[in-house]
Amino acid sequence: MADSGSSGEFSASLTSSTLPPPRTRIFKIIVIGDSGVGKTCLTYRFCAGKFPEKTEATIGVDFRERLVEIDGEKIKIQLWDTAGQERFRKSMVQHYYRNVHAVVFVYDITNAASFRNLPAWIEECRQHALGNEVPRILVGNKCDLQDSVQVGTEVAQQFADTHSMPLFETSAKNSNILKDGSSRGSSDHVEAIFMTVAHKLRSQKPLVLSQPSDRAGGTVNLSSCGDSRGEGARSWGCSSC
Ligand SMILES: Nc1nc2c(ncn2[C@@H]2O[C@H](COP(=O)(O)OP(=O)(O)OP(=O)(O)O)[C@@H](O)[C@H]2O)c(=O)[nH]1
Repeated sequence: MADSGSSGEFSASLTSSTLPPPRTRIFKIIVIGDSGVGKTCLTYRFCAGKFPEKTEATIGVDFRERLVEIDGEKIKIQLWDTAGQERFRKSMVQHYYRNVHAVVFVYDITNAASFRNLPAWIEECRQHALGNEVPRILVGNKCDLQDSVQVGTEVAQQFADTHSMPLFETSAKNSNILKDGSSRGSSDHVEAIFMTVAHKLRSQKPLVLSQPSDRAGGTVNLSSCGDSRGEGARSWGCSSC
């Protein structure tokens, strides 16, 4: 672009055509838990908007992405659907944990063992140096199977409180069903869960804007309080509220 010598014209053309398009931020969220708890179904539900007709055990890791807009900012939510089976994890495990922004622990409310194994998943995170600053949430999946519940809300909530995580109970299959088995209109609970994580990350990680060289580089927090926590999620404070 030619500089006409007039600062007014210069800044006008900067804003209209020469500024690079705003970068899309990517939030990497890993989803972990025992095999069969529904990690693939939950991530597919959020990214493709439906329950998959058929799933197979994940080998290594699958990525699913979805572009969302929060308060006018486009954000790419990248979900890493990790294998629950030990034999399919080994070679990949150290890659999952690089540059992770948030962790979603999943258990199956109809499978007590998947709940009992949560400490092992938390320990794996610790061993891979995931600090407390990385937001975590706990998701009890398969709430549509109310006749087969093995993990009650109370015990799950106690666990979540002990580990300072919000708890969400949901169903990837029928995502309008909430933890009490009720249905709330057309709201999609799985959607709300991942969007809550994205809001949380966005409020934690201010958008860094590049500044003209005559001004000190700065950090501009464009976030507003978008903490739309779901039922039972009470472990996250919102610093901007
Ligand atoms: N009823 C019901 N079934 C579900 C739900 N979510 C998953 N499933 C079923 O549970 C089984 C396992 O689901 P996956 O999503 O493949 O489980 P995963 O945790 O990804 O398993 P790995 O890839 O082995 O780690 C499949 O048969 C799904 O159809 C749910 O919310 N309700």
